[in-house]
Amino acid sequence: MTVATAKRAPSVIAHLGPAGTYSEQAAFFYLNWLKSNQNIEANLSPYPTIAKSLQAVTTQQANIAVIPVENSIEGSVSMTMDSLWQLDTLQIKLALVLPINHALISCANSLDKIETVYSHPQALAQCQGWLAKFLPNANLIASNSTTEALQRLPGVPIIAAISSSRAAQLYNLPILVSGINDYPENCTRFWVVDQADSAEQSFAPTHTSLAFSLPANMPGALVKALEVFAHLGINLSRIESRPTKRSLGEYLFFIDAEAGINSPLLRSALSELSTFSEVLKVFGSYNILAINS
Ligand SMILES: O=C(O)C(=O)C[C@]1(C(=O)O)C=C[C@@H](O)C=C1
Repeated sequence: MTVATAKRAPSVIAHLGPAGTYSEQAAFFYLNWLKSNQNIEANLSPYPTIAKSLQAVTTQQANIAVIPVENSIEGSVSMTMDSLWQLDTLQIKLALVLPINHALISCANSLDKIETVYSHPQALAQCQGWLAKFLPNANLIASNSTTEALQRLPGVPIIAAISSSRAAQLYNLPILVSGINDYPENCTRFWVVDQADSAEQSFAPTHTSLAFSLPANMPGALVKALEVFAHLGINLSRIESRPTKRSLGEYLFFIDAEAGINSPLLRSALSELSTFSEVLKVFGSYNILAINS
């Protein structure tokens, strides 16, 4: 007797598109990692914004999203922080760190012909020193991703875009200058997120990300919340504030703690923190993988 086993449908991984973005690169790394570590097949699915790639998971169009969180030069990606706080049902399952090397892509044959430069605001900010020095008069125009404006370049030698050399190759476009980020050790951290009810958890997570609001805007309120971690000897690798959007001067605090959710110390920290916070959200507990590109 043969027993038919149902073949699992490939997982869908949402990421910021169109093709060639750094997010796609990180998502592609994760696709290969899933195949070789868990024998899971997956397909990539591009979305026009980071928020839409997260929504694709909450509406079950995708199983997973790979989203940028923090850059070593420019800091947090605020759209990611805000979306995670608003979309309650997501959890972080892994972090990926990708080296970022920007190139100026253009059909112009010299810098002095360029009038306009397009890119994602994070990429424009990561190259602001270079742009101020070599293209001080250019209009800088923000786009939804580093690759969104690439299809405008052919035949228009007065515009340029900041993107990766991988994207230049993909769109068959010339690189005018490479390595234009202001700091050579530029890298971006991405989170792999899925639905909080998925059974899969990291085996021995090393980091936990959370955010909280405070019950009152008064002296010592934040210190009390942070002291919980200090007293239990838990190191924090990031603390970031974002406006609550309720009133000016009121903040949410985003924290990455260097401890997994399995750790009894972290569990005590979370239960104590809940007494000092108004709303406390734990986004997930995970490991960090470095991508060598
Ligand atoms: O536009 C892209 O290519 C992205 O994947 C987005 C993004 C970001 O939001 O930080 C990712 C990595 C780089 O830091 C620049 C841009």
